[in-house]
Amino acid sequence: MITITNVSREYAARRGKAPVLALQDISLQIQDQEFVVVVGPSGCGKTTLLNLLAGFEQATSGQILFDGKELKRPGAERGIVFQQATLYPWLSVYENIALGLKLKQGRQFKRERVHYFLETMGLQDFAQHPPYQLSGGMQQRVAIARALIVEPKILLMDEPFGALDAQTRSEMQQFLLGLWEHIKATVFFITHDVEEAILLADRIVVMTARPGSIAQEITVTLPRPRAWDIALTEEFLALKREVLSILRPGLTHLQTVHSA
Ligand SMILES: Nc1ncnc2c1ncn2[C@@H]1O[C@H](COP(=O)(O)OP(=O)(O)OP(=O)(O)O)[C@@H](O)[C@H]1O
Repeated sequence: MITITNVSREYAARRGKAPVLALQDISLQIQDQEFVVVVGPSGCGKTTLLNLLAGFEQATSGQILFDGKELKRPGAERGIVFQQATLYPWLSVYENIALGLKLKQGRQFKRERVHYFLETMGLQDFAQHPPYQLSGGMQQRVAIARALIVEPKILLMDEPFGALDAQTRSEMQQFLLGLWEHIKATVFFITHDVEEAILLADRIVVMTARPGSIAQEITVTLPRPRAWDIALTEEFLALKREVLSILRPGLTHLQTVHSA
C-alpha cells in the first residue's frame, strides 16, 4: 500500500522566475492491486506526483510511505512507463525487454522470462527486430514488458497512450485491462482523457489546476471485465458528466443550458 500524507512540492526559483508550487497538500492512499487513474488540467502536477512515487523527486513537505517504509529513491518494485516508449534503437525487442533482468539470474531463467513476456504482449514474431520497425502501440507494449519483467508491485504510467492514434489507443486500453486482470499489480495511471480514466480505473483522482491538489476521488463501480462499449452505458455517461463537472464546470453548465 502507498500512503501519501500532506505532500507538497515546490520547484525552486530559476532564472529570475518565482518558485513554482506544483503540488499542495496531497493526501492519498493507494491499495495493493488497485487501478488508480489521475486526471487533471495541464500543468496541475500529475507528472510531479508520479515522479515523487517513482523516487525521481523528493517532496518539499509531507511523507510518502510504501508498505510502511518511507519512499525516497527509485526501486525495482516500481515499474515506470512514459508517454514515449524510450527504447534503445540499437537493441532488439528481445534485448530491450531483457534489460531489467540481472545477469546473475542466469541465462535460462532470463530466456524463459523474456519469451513469456514476448508471448503475453503478442510480440513473439518481432523478438529480433529493432524497435523502430514496430508500430507505436507495439513499441509501448515493449516498454510495458520491460517494466513488468522485474515483477514490480506497482506500475507507474504517465500518459502511456497519449501519443497513439485513437484506434491504437483503444486497442492498448483493452490490452492493458486484460494484462492487469492477469498480473494484478497496482497501477497508478495518468491521463488527460476522461473516457480512458473511467474505462480503466477502480478509482479516479481528479486534480485541481496548479497548485495541484485533489479536487475529488471518484470510485468507479462499473463491472469488469470492461470492453470499449461500456462507454455507451448510462452509468459510464453519468461518471463522465461527474468528472467533467469538476474539471470544466463552465462547459457542463453550457451543455445543460443547450440541452434545456
Ligand atoms: N523541474 C521543474 N522546475 C520548475 N518547474 C517545474 C519543473 N517540473 C515541472 N514544473 C512545473 O510544475 C508544474 C506541474 O508540472 P507537471 O509536469 O507535474 O504537470 P502535469 O499535470 O503533469 O502537466 P501536463 O498535463 O501538461 O503533462 C508546471 O507548472 C510545471 O511547469
